[in-house]
Amino acid sequence: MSTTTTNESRRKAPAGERVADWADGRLGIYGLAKANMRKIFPDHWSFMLGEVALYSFIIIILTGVYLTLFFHPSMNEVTYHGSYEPMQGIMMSEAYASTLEISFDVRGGLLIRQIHHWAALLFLAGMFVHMMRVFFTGAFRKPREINWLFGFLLFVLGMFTGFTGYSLPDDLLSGTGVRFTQGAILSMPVVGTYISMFLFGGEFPGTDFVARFYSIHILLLPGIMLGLLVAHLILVFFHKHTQFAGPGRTNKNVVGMPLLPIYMAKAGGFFFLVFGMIAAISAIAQINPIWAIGPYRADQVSTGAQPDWYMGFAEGLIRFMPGWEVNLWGHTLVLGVFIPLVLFGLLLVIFALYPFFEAWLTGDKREHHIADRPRNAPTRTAFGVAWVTMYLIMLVGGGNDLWATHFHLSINAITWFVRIFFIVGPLLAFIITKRICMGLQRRDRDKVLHGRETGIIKRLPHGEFVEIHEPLSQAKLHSLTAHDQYEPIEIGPTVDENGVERKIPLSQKLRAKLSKGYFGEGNQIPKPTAEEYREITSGHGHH
Ligand code: HEM
Ligand code: HEM
Repeated sequence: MSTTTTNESRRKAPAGERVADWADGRLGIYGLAKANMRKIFPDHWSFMLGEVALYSFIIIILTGVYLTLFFHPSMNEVTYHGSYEPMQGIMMSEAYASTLEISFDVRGGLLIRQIHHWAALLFLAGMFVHMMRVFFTGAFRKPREINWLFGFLLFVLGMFTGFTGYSLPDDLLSGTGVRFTQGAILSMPVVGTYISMFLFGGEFPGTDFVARFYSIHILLLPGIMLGLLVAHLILVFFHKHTQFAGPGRTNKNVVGMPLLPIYMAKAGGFFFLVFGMIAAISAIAQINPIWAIGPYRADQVSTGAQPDWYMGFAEGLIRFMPGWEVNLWGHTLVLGVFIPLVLFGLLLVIFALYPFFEAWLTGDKREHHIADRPRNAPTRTAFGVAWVTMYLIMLVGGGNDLWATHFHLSINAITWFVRIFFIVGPLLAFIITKRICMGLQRRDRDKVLHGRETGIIKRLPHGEFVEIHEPLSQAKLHSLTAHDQYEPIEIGPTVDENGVERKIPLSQKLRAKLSKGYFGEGNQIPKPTAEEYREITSGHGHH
């Protein structure tokens, strides 16, 4: 009897529900969907930057698959007989010839190649800006440190995926880039020659590297990245997204809109916007015209050789370094290349480990789900701007020849500029940023205590002119004062109660010093207290 009822009710259910029931019986999707589909996400324009990275990555994969259908990852020598006339009869690798074919003979090939390349540039730019957003808002603090590291790995892997990708066509520009990388590998003491021989299957360039870079480019690195990305997004879900301070927003809730339907609709639209933008740029702006550069030959170098932007800072490190070499026990150590190689790693590692440094410095074990305004963490913000400045100066160094030819400057002058500003630039950026942040903090304090300047000037009966200040709303007051301010760490007396000298570890002394630099007097403006506010607004201080 009961079976009949169930059958009847099943027959009545709409088709969609029956399909969903069927799937739920096998995958348990109801529970999963119920828990996540109405998940609330906070809104802010800067939370869109991770999405830009996500959508450009999807576009890269889609276009990359199309390219694999026509690209031949082989260094076999062939004679060109395709439709690009100026190259007729020229010897080249199959990789180069097939990229020419994609560009001139495959339907839509050139557009897809250009979309793949432009999307790669945007992907790394999106990641970079997203990373800086996370940094400046302190969204890397507990519990998001691991997700910061996942993200950072994505950034580094993205750089190398891009590098292996633009090396595939085996043109003179990319070949020069591969030669540059081989030089950097060779500069490593002891292991350099072995790694180079292993990577290239013998002497450079050999006949293997395109095929090897190909598996690395289309399988190994994107595979790892896809895994990391899924983990990254699961963690964003799991931790919940950070939100900026505001009324009703606490460290324990999220105020925003549900994933379905609001964010799904937004995300869908935004995906097509990103795709449309990249497609439009790719249809208009030429990128990597390998036919104008020619096939790679180990005895030639193209002029104006530039890597893609995300590799430019590594190039800059090499270009501004003096060509130092030392001879040790009959072995040449090429410091002019080895030091930049170490700096390249160091520059990245310092930034990747910053969240752990800050956690050690503050000793703060609490979870942080309210994003900082950059001004409220002046030393962190200044450090971030200094890091970006160093990165940008390296980029200038990486394009020293282009700066010289485009602006009629001496290449030596640019090299010296880069050498000096590699140190001075970040220092200046640090000082200036910190001052700006403190200035903005002062302004916030002023606004809270004295209200917003309205620009309306009033003349008092005795002739004095005053500007009318308008009190802030309670919501604004809350947003401007919700942030925590740390106290600098004290190491306490250096002698104990018996007058015996206390042994204070060097790391503690350093921590106290750094803590003063971060949170001590003159390094942050004390936010107004409720008493100060009450005292001023209750009478006299209020204009
Ligand atoms: C393939 C590259 C990446 C993709 C597709 C990606 C995607 C996303 C998305 C969609 C979000 C949520 C929205 C947002 O806050 O923008 C997010 C959050 C986050 N991402 Fe990424 N990301 C990538 C790389 C990175 C990098 C390079 C870092 C840092 C080094 C990073 C660190 C974080 C952190 C810490 C969050 C949580 C932020 C918060 O809750 O405020 N991500 N990511
Ligand atoms: C983060 C991921 C990726 C990045 C940053 C990236 C970047 C690049 C770049 C810059 C090029 C040079 C394009 C040119 O010729 O101007 C390239 C080539 C290529 N990529 Fe990718 N790519 C990625 C993932 C993939 C994936 C997943 C596939 C395949 C499934 C793929 C397949 C190819 C192929 C076949 C080429 C050679 C054809 C050509 O140069 O036009 N890529 N890639």
